[in-house]
Amino acid sequence: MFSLSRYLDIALAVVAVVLVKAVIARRRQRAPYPPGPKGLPIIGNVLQMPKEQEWVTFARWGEQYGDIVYLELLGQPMVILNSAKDAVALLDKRGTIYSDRPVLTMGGELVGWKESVSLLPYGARFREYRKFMAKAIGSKAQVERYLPLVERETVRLLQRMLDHPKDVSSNLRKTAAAIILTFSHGYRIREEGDPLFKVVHEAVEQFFKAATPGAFLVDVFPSLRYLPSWFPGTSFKAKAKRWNETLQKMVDVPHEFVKEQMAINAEIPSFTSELLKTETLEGDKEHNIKWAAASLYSGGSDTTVAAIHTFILTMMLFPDAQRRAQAEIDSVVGNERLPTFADRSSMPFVEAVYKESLRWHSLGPLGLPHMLKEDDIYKGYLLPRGSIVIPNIGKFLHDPEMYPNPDVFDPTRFLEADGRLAAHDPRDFIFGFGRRICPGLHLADASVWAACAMILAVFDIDKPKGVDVALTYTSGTLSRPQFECSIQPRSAKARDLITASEERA
Ligand code: HEM
Repeated sequence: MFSLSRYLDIALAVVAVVLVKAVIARRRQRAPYPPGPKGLPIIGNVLQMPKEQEWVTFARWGEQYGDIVYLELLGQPMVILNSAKDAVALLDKRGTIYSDRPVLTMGGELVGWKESVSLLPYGARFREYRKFMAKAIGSKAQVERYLPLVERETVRLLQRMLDHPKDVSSNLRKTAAAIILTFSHGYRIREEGDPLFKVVHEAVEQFFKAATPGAFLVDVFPSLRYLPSWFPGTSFKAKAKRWNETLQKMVDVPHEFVKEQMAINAEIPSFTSELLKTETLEGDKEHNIKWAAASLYSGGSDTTVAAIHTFILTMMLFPDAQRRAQAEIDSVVGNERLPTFADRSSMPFVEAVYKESLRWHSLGPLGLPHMLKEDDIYKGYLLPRGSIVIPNIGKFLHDPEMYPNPDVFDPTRFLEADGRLAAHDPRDFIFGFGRRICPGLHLADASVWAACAMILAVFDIDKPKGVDVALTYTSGTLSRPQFECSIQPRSAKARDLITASEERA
């Protein structure tokens, strides 16, 4: 039998719970949403959403309404963070509740990318993928193992640029694929007609198409997915099926390749082979290894390409910076060999040019969206559970308080001079935040820096003669520059150096 005091304890506990709930509910009622542009009933801000250069409109709203902007799209709350401090305070410091991802019906659910780390909900499987990645490339020290691979493949890039100077994107894509697939699966791509390269490239292109905001109505009205395939307007279902087949190949083919190579002891050590050897393959383990490895290519290929391409663009547009960086390379490295990672710390201007090109044009201006798992109160505002939270990285990189004259390409802002501190490192922003921060950031940093330094050492990048430069950027998650340029070896000696280095590599 319960004693009276036991009943009292229970009653008190119930009262306490009710009171706490009431306080939370009252706080919730009292706290307003952050300000933002006024929307229409039901559809909210849908009609005000920009179609391109979204970050610029979001930054303008930030000036109008305050750094934290609240929007609603057909009832879906969205919070834009226009200040890096708020992004750190929420996405980094309150990472336990800010690390989910929104559901993408077309790309994630129907095509199947929801198994890749970028779209995986925050939970046990996600943590396992990230643990695998952290073990392999989670720190600068771990990535040191892969620096010889990066150097060798970057030398091959120079040879490709020499042989096919007009195919800039294709040259860069092959290089990114060669680095990532060797690291992830010990797979060496063939220079021409590599079947796996074709599949992984196709799958990633299809992902970008599937994930383009507004491209598929089923992302706005998810229940459309349940309509039968013969129903008018459901051609997205057949497309999703085709794209799913490419994705499955992208995930399965390289994984099976590693297993076949391991069976005959012929594998090149890789992310996948190491995990297959060291993990106990129970439950979902092998599935998780396979998808974590595939996520590396999809996360790392086009981003690295866009970063190096943007660098080439800035060198074409700002020849003075190009010449000064080349002069620094010549003075440190000479012209008998190519720069290596060992030279990195001796070339502060090259480092500054590299950072300024990452800052000047933001290749992922809105990062990837985070999703808030619980109601949160911040700076007196209610950020409701289920909000899509977007760090406006493009704005952070053009914040005049951190980067005076932000539209000017000025590498010297990253040099310390006369007691002036160097500007904030853009790498603290471009790789995202919190528990979702880019797991490949150290490998990306090495790959992009090596390309910048080696390209400058042997090539001159100029505007094409007699052609007006037409510069456009792709819109969507990745802002890739599209332009023509002239890439020529700096001298006959530079040409010989490329060929001799390629033969050694
Ligand atoms: C310059 C090159 C790169 C840039 C600018 C970049 C940037 C980013 C950003 C902004 C995110 C989202 C972070 C967030 O949600 O807050 C991300 C995620 C990711 N990146 Fe990178 N990245 C680059 C290269 C790479 C490389 C080389 C790899 C792999 C080798 C990689 C793998 C990934 C993966 C797997 C994710 C998803 C992480 C998750 O959702 O938890 N990235 N990256």
